[in-house]
Amino acid sequence: MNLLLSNYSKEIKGQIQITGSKSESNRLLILQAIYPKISLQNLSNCDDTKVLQNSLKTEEKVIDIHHAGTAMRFLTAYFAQKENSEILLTGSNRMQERPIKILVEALRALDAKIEYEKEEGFPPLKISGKRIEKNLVEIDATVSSQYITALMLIAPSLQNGLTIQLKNKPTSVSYINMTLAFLEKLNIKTTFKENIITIKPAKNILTKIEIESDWSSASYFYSIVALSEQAEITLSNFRENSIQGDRVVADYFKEFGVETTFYGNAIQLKKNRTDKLPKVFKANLISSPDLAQTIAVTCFGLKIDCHLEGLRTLKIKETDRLQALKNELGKLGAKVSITSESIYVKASAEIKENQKIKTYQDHRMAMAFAPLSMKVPIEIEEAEVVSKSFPDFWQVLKPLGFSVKTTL
Ligand SMILES: O=C(O)C1=C[C@@H](OP(=O)(O)O)[C@@H](O)[C@H](O)C1
Ligand SMILES: C=C(OP(=O)(O)O)C(=O)O
Repeated sequence: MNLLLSNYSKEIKGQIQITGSKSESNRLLILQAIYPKISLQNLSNCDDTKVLQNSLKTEEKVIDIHHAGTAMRFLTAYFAQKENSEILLTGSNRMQERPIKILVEALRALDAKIEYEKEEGFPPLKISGKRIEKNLVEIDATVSSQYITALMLIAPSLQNGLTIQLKNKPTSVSYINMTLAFLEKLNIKTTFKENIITIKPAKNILTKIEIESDWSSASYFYSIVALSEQAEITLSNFRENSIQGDRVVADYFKEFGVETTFYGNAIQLKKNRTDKLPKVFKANLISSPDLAQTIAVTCFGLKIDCHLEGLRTLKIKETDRLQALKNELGKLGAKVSITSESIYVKASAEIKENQKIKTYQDHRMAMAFAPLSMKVPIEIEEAEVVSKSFPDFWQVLKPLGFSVKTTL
């Protein structure tokens, strides 16, 4: 399905309910599988959460988690410690190109039994669950924080808890902190000091948790407000003291004239037209990589030079996101240069109209480019990809004045 988008509204107003955070939901589903007395509210309705939920319930021996990185990584650790389980964990073609060796090696060092079904270092994995008694592991922290979260989520269920020694400076550390925050909420004793995480064993956890809505999804509405003449959008179920690292979007977008007001359990985003836009925007997104596409595209739409660093994980996500940004912003007339961990988008005077934006099976490519249709009509290819994290995305754009037409 391709969608042709445009929005000529002078003023954008609306109230939107974004589904629960995918990262929070997927952590809590694993913890709930271990501690069934945990009850959850505002679980995400996205594909990545549904696939994880079904995988935890199924009796099937082959589990296909499609494109869901968190499900792949978290379930690898979960099934490795689940005694007597024998499963083959697989995913989409892209998932079979996303590395998992670092996590498999760490679990093997704890005596887990995991074999590669096809290529060494990549899914699918044959996992034979067994009781894990060792309680000390070392892991390279530079490639994906999801490997570390996977170990942290099973740690309290291990007989002796777990000490995780992180090698090198961790990437996406805000996601490690999110996992720690949940363990602490469940009264599990943890510490995280000088690259060493310790987690004590725990039993009988009974708690009700309300999942906050998804800040990465909220970022697309920040972009809409930033690119508008005038806008006021309310998003419900967000907290000022969020445990999601992408909450930092509120700080970044201040520079683009977007004011955030927290009240009750909602946020209001408002365009502040008196703010002067910067000529250049620079940020290191090592702790919030999922904001890279939103920010790069917003800067392009606002004609601001954009220099983003700390992005070395982007090439192993749903697609090589740096290359995808270069290709698609290039079509719109941008001059873009990339390295293995950064992107530079030069401000350009014009945005080319009616370009077809490829999405490369990456939900964030579709959602990040959509707000640009407030400047020029654009077409988003394979727009259904948004269901990975935000199935209602196209629906909620309509009341904000977007024309969303199927072309294919
Ligand atoms: O733990 C999580 O929920 C996530 C961690 C991040 O991945 P990396 O740690 O691989 O950067 C992020 O990009 C992903 O969307 C979700
Ligand atoms: C990278 C992402 O997801 P995952 O790694 O869980 O597939 C994402 O949602 O941007």
